Amino acid sequence: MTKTVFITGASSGIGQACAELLAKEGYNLLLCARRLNRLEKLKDTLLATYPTIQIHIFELDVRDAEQVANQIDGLPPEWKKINILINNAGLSQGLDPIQDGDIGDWDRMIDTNIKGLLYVSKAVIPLMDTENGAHIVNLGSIAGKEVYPNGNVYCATKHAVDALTKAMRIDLLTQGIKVTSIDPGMVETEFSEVRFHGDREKAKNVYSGVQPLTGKDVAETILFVITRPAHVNINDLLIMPTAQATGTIVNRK
Ligand SMILES: NC(=O)C1=CN([C@@H]2O[C@H](COP(=O)(O)OP(=O)(O)OC[C@H]3O[C@@H](n4cnc5c(N)ncnc54)[C@H](OP(=O)(O)O)[C@@H]3O)[C@@H](O)[C@H]2O)C=CC1
Ligand SMILES: CC(=O)[C@H](N)C(=O)O
Repeated sequence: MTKTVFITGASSGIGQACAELLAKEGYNLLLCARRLNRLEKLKDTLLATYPTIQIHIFELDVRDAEQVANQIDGLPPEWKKINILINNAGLSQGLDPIQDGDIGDWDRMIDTNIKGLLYVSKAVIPLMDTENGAHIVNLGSIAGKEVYPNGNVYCATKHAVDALTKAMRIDLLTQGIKVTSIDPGMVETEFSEVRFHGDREKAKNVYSGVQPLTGKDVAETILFVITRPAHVNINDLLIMPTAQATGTIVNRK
């Protein structure tokens, strides 16, 4: 049976890398993000390479509770059986001491990383194919395990994801839905560009002198997690570049 994976935030970085790898592995893909043009290109490229899989894309802002409920409720019937949900959409905005933080940045992080994950999960859980294997993978972070200077609100949102992952595992236990948290350290994606509001130079500096993880490294880890036998669940997996010891201690050459 071909399994269906729903990936939020598939237009870039880790989400896009998951779509690319899981397409190669023969999964059917349900992909969403705000930038539909990017998803259209991704869909065309993947179908040209893997013509036997099915891909359905749609525009979604996970912060909008009504839109999330309507879009997922309105999915074509053949897309209403989901095996794997990858709650990946997320962002960091700003890197300032809390007393200098921007309220708009705080709202965007809390609304996307916590509330968005909740809205999507609530809409998707009733559609999960518990008879053939159902699994929720939440993108946490090293920032959900420790707090680093100026990381304040981003770290708080990822600590919340950590708590929600544990809570989901308890609440969904009797339905047999696996729940996993993937917690990466430094991954070179558009993450830092978004954090620094489009300042590419500043974003590039985050990775100077170090070999960060790639989206593909994280996608391969997710593939490992979702292909364990039915009786095995990886609860929590922290993945860092070899050159990174903690959120901020990095061996730069
Ligand atoms: N890169 C890193 O170092 C780390 C990243 N993470 C986490 O991994 C996840 C993916 O980030 P990463 O790939 O690095 O970053 P990117 O910025 O490259 O990708 C983020 C994705 O999230 C989507 N997204 C953001 N806001 C929304 C929204 N409101 N509604 C729908 N989709 C949204 C974006 O799509 P669009 O803009 O088109 O909507 C994009 O596809 C995040 O949860 C992040 O916190 C965790 C640890 C480390
Ligand atoms: C510290 C990290 O590795 C992570 N990318 C983050 O910025 O939180």
